[in-house]
Order: sequence, then structure tokens, then C-alpha cells
Amino acid sequence: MMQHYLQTKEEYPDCILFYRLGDFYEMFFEDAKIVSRELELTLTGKSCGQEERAPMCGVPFHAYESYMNRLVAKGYKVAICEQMEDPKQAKGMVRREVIRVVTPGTNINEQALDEGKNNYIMCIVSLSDQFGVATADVTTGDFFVTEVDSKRRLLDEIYKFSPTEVVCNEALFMSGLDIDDLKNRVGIVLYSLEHWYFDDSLCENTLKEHFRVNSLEGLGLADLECGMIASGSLLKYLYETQKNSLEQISAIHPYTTGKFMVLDSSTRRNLELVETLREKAKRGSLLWVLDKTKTAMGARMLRSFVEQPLIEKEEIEGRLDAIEELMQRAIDREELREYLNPVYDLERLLTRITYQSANPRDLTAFKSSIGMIPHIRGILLELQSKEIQGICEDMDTLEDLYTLIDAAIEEEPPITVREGGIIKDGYHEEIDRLREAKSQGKNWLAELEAKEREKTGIKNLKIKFNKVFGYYLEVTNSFKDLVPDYYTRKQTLTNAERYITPELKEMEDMILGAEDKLVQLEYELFRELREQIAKNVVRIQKTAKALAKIDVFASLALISEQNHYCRPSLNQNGRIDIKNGRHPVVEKMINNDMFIANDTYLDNQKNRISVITGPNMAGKSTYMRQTALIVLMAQIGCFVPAETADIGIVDRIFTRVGASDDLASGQSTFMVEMTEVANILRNATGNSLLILDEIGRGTSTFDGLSIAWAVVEHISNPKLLGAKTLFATHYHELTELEGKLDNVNNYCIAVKEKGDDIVFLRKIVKGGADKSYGIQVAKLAGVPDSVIERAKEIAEELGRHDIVDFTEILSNKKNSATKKKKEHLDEVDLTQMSLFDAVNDNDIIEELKEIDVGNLTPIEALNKLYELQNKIKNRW
Ligand SMILES: Nc1ncnc2c1ncn2[C@@H]1O[C@H](COP(=O)(O)OP(=O)(O)OP(=O)(O)O)[C@@H](O)[C@H]1O
Repeated sequence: MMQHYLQTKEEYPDCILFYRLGDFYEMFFEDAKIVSRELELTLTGKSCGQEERAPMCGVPFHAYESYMNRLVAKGYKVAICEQMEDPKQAKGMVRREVIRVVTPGTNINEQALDEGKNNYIMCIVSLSDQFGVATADVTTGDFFVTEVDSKRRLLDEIYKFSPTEVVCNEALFMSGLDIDDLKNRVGIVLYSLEHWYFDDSLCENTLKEHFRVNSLEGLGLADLECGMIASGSLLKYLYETQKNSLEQISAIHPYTTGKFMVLDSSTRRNLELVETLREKAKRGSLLWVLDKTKTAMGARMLRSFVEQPLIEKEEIEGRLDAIEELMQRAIDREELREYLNPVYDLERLLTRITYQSANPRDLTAFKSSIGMIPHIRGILLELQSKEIQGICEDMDTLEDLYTLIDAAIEEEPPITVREGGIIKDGYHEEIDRLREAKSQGKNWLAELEAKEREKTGIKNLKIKFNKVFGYYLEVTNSFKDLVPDYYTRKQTLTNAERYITPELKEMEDMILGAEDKLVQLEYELFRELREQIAKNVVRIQKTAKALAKIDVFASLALISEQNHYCRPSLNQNGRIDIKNGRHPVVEKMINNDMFIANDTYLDNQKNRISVITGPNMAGKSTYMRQTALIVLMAQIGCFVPAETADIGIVDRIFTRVGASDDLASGQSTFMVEMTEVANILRNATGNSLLILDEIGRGTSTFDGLSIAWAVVEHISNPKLLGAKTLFATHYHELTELEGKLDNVNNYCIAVKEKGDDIVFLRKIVKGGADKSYGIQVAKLAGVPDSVIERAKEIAEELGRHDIVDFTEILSNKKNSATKKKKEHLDEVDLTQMSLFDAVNDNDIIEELKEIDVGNLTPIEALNKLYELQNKIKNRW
């Protein structure tokens, strides 16, 4: 055994080998140490003919999946080495072979599927300034391919699919892509495959063979050299790991980038699209509000809708039409949802069917699901919108498969395939005959029992069965003397004796023979049926997608109706005009009626940037996120939480929200903030929407304000960027920008003073806030009165020393500022002075003005800041 284990391990050196031994999977040597460490299992030893015992660890067969999933989630690959009976060898002899390699991107995680999560694996091929990107989901059979010509677009694709595993060629490591950042921040497992995977003729042949085509043209890959290599090598990798026919991957979908809105990973997180920032829970996310789907397929599709909003107006309008129709036809919609309710995850069932692991119950679940399709289709036929008609065309009723399963499989078959009871009476002649023989046999036994009792006079004689002797006659000790000579004794018990007779053994051969044959035949018929269904992969997959889509539309129609959403109008001229918009999630978390609706107006002329001020807790973040979510929802093709919404389609949404420490990657809060700002300034376009919350908060007031100021200047300039932006800040100095830059406007979230306290009105109004009310908010939060009083004193004191106006500095009114400063210098305690107060040197100011933040890397920006800071310090 150990020799075979070592040989197998040699073939799979980068995998943890789960080696099946009876009711356990066992791991040895290094694998055992890793498993014991990662899963906190006991490490034992097994003698292996050498002096030292081999380190060993084991997990029970019935629960191995959860252990395996935990290892795979940590980035390990697991090779499952299974034991099988070998028909060529004597009964009971087993052989072991690796039946599948489970990797992070190919793991079929049933729980994640139920939660509507796809598990993508991606292959990236870097080839002379081009990247080929192929992405697949082994469970659903989705397979996409594209080519991109820049690192930025490559990152967009990675963010879009968020694959759990990326395989690539060596050249990717030389392409300048920040691999460590991808691993740490995006959380993917990434490694290169051996170079032979990327051999173009091997890739071409793999694709042609798999999709059964003669040329690449038929696959739409003729002009995508890089894409062809990426998809061919991905397919090859899947064959190597899955060791299966991969019938579920029935089509390849080449696409061009730019079809979807780009959302980077921090924006997805910040907007809490599919899970909340802190708890990582679905509850509290946008998906939580939108998801009323009935099927797991629908839940997965809705998730991909949320993660990939569209940018083509026509496509978005198509979805909106469908949703509007389903809102108007509420009775039809609810009937549809009733029929969708019992539909199982056809994509998952199909993968089990093609992997030949589906059991008889899976087939009955499949049958009952497709049994709903004619009803669903019947309703859809009555509807008019183009999208729904398209769904109807793709939806095959699969009646032939229904009839097939219905005729063959029992209504409530067993889960196992080896115990019979699967095939219905009347489906197969031989099955009927064997069943007849079996039940006849049972009658014969009853007759024999009666006859023997009569003949021998043993009144309590019984015919019984066990696995060791088969059928036998049991006689209790009190009748032992009556046992005739032709009985052969097999066993003596305390109270009874067991016998056989030639006649009984003859019957036994007949009965057990029939039973064995029956089980075998039932199994074969079941397999045939399963294979027959597997041949219909393309039809079933298309239908599954159609069911998922109608499920999504019905869900979106329902929530739009329940939450009083409006249909957004779409424009291409960049105007975002929302009247009485609401935050879809916050309004659900608090009582709907309590939410104060607000307007948003942004355009490409005089209203590019809104600088939003207001006290803490006023609702700035909520307001900005609600605008981003409304735009995003509109581009998903969903109705939006507003009275009216006219949405200029945006190509990207970027957010920089709050402070998120990234201690794991060894970066400080400010470093993370600046990295994100750099990313936004480099990657946003004039058609993007930016949500910037308190940029510069993570550093000293002076540095922070300088950065914030420069960032607004950069964004507002259409020649440099010109993106529509909501910019929340506590730096009141930034409101000065309204007069200086013609496309910047001030807004604030209103509060009302009530004696010493404040009341949040949550209403956005034109103009800047004059006070920050930080101390009042601290009071509301329960900070002790003594601290509050002292804070007020300090604030007053500081107010008196507020002697240099930053905006004056930037407006070059330096002389007056310096004069003012000199006048006050005697009063000022230098230790209390901020760097902000200290600026009065022309050259430093000039240097500050020259900083082109957009073109600095975060490190360069930081260095520049330190340099300036030191200069100022040295002079004072
Ligand atoms: N329009 C609104 N209607 C009702 N409640 C709201 C509204 N906007 C915000 N809130 C409530 O106020 C709370 C604080 O809002 P938010 O976090 O947006 O404030 P903020 O101004 O960004 O605060 P800070 O500056 O401290 O980050 C939210 O959690 C929400 O419960």
C-alpha cells in the first residue's frame, strides 16, 4: 500500500493526497503534517517498514468534503485517490486511483452554490502586450473568453469575475502586474502552469476536440490568438484535474470588454453589493434587498447582474421592459414564481449527471423540475417584451426527457444505486421477469417452510436468512430430536440449531441469483438513462439559463413593486438627475417611512463635482452611496429607489470610502487610502462616477487638506479627468473651491441647532456647512460632560489661533497671511501650532502648487509630503 501511495504522490507532488483506505481518507508524511496543522487534527503514525513510523492523519469518508473544502479554501489542491473494486481481480480486491484533483477554482462547493455564488477559475496568457483571458465555472459549465491590451483592462476582468484561482503562463510574472497585490487584496490563488499547456497547436486541438468542431472559426476564436491559447490551456488544465469528459462545458462565449461597467474590488466592497463590509454577510447588502429569487440558478444569475452592470443602453432598456411588464402583470408573475418554487438547481444536477455521480433521487428531482417548464413557458408565451420572448425561445420544455425518466424511475427511489428499487415495473421485460422470480422465490420459501413443518412435526421451524449462510432452517432445542437425516447442521446456538437442505440451497441460488441480477440490471439501466440525459447538455443548460433569467426578472419586478421603485430613464449625455432618491438598503434597515429622500444633480458642465459638508452622522456617506447604488441599479436594468431618475450611463464607478486598515498586507491606513486614490485618478475616465469620502483624513490636517484640494482640482479639470464626483469632507476650506472652479458646487446636509444639541434633518441643501458640530456629536455619543466641556474650551482657544487661511495661501494672498501671522506670532505657543499654520514661505507654497498628484505613485506622494514637512519644520 505504502509503495502505491508514494508512487501516486510522485504523480501529484503539488497536491495533498486524500488516500482512501476503507472508511477513511488518510494522508501521510508532509501531507499529514499540513492537514493536521491546518485542520487541527491529531497527527499519528503508521509503520511503513522503516524504522520511523510515517506521520499520518485521517478524515472519515462520510465527512471528508467539509475537511477538503476547508483545505481548498486555504488555497491547497487535493487529489482524491479512491478505492474501487477491480472486476479483473478476485472479489474484494481493490485498486486505487486518483479520480479528481480539487483546486480552489474547480471545487464544487454545494453550500456556495445554494447561496448563489459562482466559483470561477481563470487562465491568463500574457503574449507580447496582449492578455488572453479565459474564465470557466466547472459546475455551471459557463466558459468565457476575451483579449485585453492593457494591465488596467486585465485587472478589470479579474475584478469582474473575482476568480478564486488563476493559472497563467510565466510571462505574466514579467508583465509588471502587481502579483502580490492581487494575491493579498483580491484573495486569489495564482500560479503558473508548465509551458507545454500553452502550446498553440495543443490548445487548438483540445478546443476542436472538446467542442467537436473542425475549425476555430466556428467557436469565434479565429482572430483571438491569445484568447484561443488561454481557453485551450484552461480546458486542458480542467481535463487534467477533473479527469472527466467536461460535457457540461458545452459552449464557449467570446466577448469584448467594455460590455460591462467596471467596478474594482474596493468599490464592490464599499458599496456592499453582495455582502456587508464588516460582517461579510448577505443581509445588509444590495443583493439582500434585490434577491427574491426562487431558484439557486436565479440567485447566481442575479448576483452576476449585480456584479456586472451593463453599459449598453439598448440592453438595459430591454431588461427594464421585461421588469415593467412583470410589474404590470402581477398575477402572471406570482404564478410564475409558484412554478419556479419547486425547480431544483438544474445546472448543479446536470454536472452531477455528466460526472456520473447523480443518484436516482437526483433524477427524480430533475424530472419534477423540468415538469414545471411547460407551465412556465405557457405563461411567458402570453407576455410581449423582447427579453421575455427571447427567454421563451431558449426554454426547451424537455418533455422527452421528462417522459423518459417518468417511465423508468420509481417515484421515490433510493439514494443508492446498488440496492435496486430504482426502475419502475413495466419499463424493462427482464427486470419484470427477475422481480417475478424473486417474489416467486419468497412464495416457494413459505411453501417449503410449511411442508417441512408438516413432514417433521417441528411446529416452530422457520426459514431465515443471513449474509454468512444465506437461507437456513432454524430449529429450537426443544424440537432438536425431530430433525431428519437429510438436514445438514451449519451452526449451533444456545437455544437453537441451524440447518440447510439441498432443496433449500437450490431455491437460494435461484432467489439470490435473481436478486443479484436484478440489482445489476437496474444499475445498468439507470446508468444508461443518466448517460442519455447527459447527451442533452446543451438543451438543458440553455433552458436552465432561461429559467434563471425569468426568475431574476420576476424577483426584480417584485421588489420594485414592494419598495415603490421607479423606472429610470437613461441618457448618454452624462446627466444624473435623481429626484427624491433613497438608499435601497438603509431604508430597509430603518423603518421605510423614516428615511429622508434626497435629490442629486450632476452633469458634464457646471455640475461635475459636489463638495458635501456636514457634521458627522449627518448622512453624507449614506447620500453618496445611495447615488452610486441608484446609478448601478439603473445599469443592472432594475427599477430604482427614487421618485424619478434620469441616469447618464457611466463606464465605471469608483469609491474611496472610510478608513480600511490593511494590516495583513503591511500597509498603513493612509497608505491604503492613497493607493486607492492613485488607482482612481489613474483609471477613472470622464464618463465615470466617483464617490470620495473624506480623502486625506488619514494624515495631518495640513497634508490631508492639501491632497484633498489637489484631488478636486485634478478631477474637475476635463482635460485631466472631468469625472462626475461626490466629494464628502470635513475640511470646510474646500468649500472655497466653489467660487474658484466653475464646475464645483457646495452642498451640505442640514442640521438644526437646539440649544446645546443638534437635530439631524438628513436633507441635502445647497451651500457649505459653516460648523462641524463634532463636539455635539461626541455629546450625543455619550462622551462624559467633563470631556465635552474641556473640548469646548480647547476649540475656542484654537479658534483664536486660526490665523492663516489655507485658501488664502492657495490663492497667493500670501503676503497678507504672512503679515497677519507675524502680528500674532508673539501670542502663539509654537508647540500648539500645526504645520498648516506654519506655511509662509513662497517657495514651499510654489512647490505645493506644482505637485501633480495624479501622476505620483503613493510612495512618491508620501515622500514628497515628508520632504515638504521637513522643510517647513526646519525653518521653524
Ligand atoms: N436620508 C436619511 N434618512 C434617514 N436616516 C439617515 C439618512 N441618511 C443617513 N441616515 C442615518 O444616519 C446614519 C449616519 O449616516 P452616515 O454614516 O451617512 O453619516 P456621515 O455624515 O457620513 O457620518 P461621518 O461623517 O461620521 O462618517 C446612518 O447610519 C443612517 O442610519
